Amino acid sequence: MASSLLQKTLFSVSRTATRSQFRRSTLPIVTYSLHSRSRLASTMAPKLKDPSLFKQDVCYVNGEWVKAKSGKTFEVNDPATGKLIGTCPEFAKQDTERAIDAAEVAFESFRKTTGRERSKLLRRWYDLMVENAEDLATLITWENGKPLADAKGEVTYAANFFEWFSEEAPRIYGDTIPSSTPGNRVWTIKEPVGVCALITPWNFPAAMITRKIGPALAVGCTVVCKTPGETPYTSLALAELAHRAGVPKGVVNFITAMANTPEVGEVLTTHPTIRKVSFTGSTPVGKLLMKQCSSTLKKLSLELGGNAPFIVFDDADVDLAVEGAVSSKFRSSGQTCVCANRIYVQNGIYDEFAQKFAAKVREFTVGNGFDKGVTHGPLIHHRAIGKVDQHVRDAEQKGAKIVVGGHKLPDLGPNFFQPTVLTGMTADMAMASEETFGPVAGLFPFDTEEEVVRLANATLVGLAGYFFSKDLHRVYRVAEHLEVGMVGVNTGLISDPASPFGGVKESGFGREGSLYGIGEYQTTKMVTYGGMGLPLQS
Ligand SMILES: NC(=O)c1ccc[n+]([C@@H]2O[C@H](COP(=O)([O-])OP(=O)(O)OC[C@H]3O[C@@H](n4cnc5c(N)ncnc54)[C@H](O)[C@@H]3O)[C@@H](O)[C@H]2O)c1
Ligand SMILES: O=CCCC(=O)O
Repeated sequence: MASSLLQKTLFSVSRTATRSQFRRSTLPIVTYSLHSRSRLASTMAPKLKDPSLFKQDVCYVNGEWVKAKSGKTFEVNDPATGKLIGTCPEFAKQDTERAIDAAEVAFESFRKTTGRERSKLLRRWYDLMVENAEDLATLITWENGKPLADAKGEVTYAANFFEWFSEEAPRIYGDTIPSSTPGNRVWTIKEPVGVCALITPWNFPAAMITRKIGPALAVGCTVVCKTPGETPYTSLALAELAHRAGVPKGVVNFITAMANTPEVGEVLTTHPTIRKVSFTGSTPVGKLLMKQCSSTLKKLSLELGGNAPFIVFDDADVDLAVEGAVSSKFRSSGQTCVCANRIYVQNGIYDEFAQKFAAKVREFTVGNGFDKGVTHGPLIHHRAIGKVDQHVRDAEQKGAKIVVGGHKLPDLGPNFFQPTVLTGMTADMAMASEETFGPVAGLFPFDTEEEVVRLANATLVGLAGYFFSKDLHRVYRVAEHLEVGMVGVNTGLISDPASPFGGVKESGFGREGSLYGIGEYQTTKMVTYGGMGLPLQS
């Protein structure tokens, strides 16, 4: 899908939000400093067109639906209503080993398939995701809380990783290398690394999984995917679609755990059969997994937390910068790793930017993601609410001004927080150095380019960074000086299956998506063929 179309589907809600203020102003509204919907009929369980996509109490191992050996399960709750969605198997060590064994057996034959065969499998899986997009989106909204339009955007984004890597699968080339020794011939073979463990977070219940499985399968790896306890049902629906697509048994295995997560994680990171671990999640967990992987020296990709600077220079197009900040900061209610976390605005346009930005945020409507007109759903759980509230209180106490929002929305449910705008932010506030992962935008004033680049880089992490400027020299300079893995210039939207996604510093290493995503699942074997003699004499 062309990137502009992709971005439209990914971020449709923010755009609708800015267009439909008048229409929404006629809806029943509980008035805060912005719109919030009262509890509506959406507390009823949603219906799927194909109910067989909702898999309860089972995981997908070796092509079969299985329970945990212990029979234990854990509960999954709707973050918007707090109601029980269902239960899922609490996998433990033995269950996990069984999945690894299945992937090991499957690897022996799957590695020998052609790129074209693997391409067709991924393409069939992609087609099934597109056919079942509505149900997948329903599951995402139900267990993650994001508004349905955002969930549909995520399904498109997620499916596009399968499309992209289905196109890469038949085009995996090695190299021929001119040798330093006369008579030697040297070439490389790209081989699948082996059985991979994939561990993903709840904020993109579909896309974080397909971004890993796509390249893994494209090159001939088999996988055990440990999905997040908060959002397991989307992944289990993906497993069902893999089954229907004809993915051979054992090639993809989906396992779930909540209380046993550390136990399962330890098996996945220490088992000698696992040759690669790809993890997306927080930096502390990433560090733990890396330590555990060291015992067997696994190949690793770590996509970890961010603290994205978003810089608006005096010479920027202010309206464009406001639009970019809204979509970067408030996508998934601020719960994405590439969300703007520190918004730096140069003093010459600070007031204008703050006023226009706050006006856009006041247009949001908070509520249950299934309700019409809702632009922003709940956060994932009470811990997320606690962190957001603590960051706002900390900033307020240290002198920031709350311009929009600033408070929990208990009338909607325990996991709702008002989209919030703070001005007068300073470097001593928690938001300057910690990822908020919630719907709070703090505006930091600055004077010079040198100062803001220093501030932007004054963090241990480096995932995404954004800036707005019309000065081409500055564009090159600042893009080259930001210590991040991804830069958005004059845009707040950078995610695209065709672009390499990943960070530097404590945001991890490795790249997902794009041509570079393929290499993460391969090893390069070098072959030297000696004694070839000298070239033909004429
Ligand atoms: N860089 C990226 O691409 C990216 C993408 C999404 C989220 N994130 C980051 O993830 C964080 C939010 O997600 P989260 O709260 O779910 O993170 P988290 O690290 O708590 O959890 C992520 C996943 O790891 C699992 N996990 C937790 N402890 C584990 C252990 N000991 N062994 C094995 N697995 C374990 C969880 O069950 C979940 O599946 C944020 O910091 C965000 O920036 C990064
Ligand atoms: O949250 C992290 C991933 C978000 C994205 O892929 O744009």
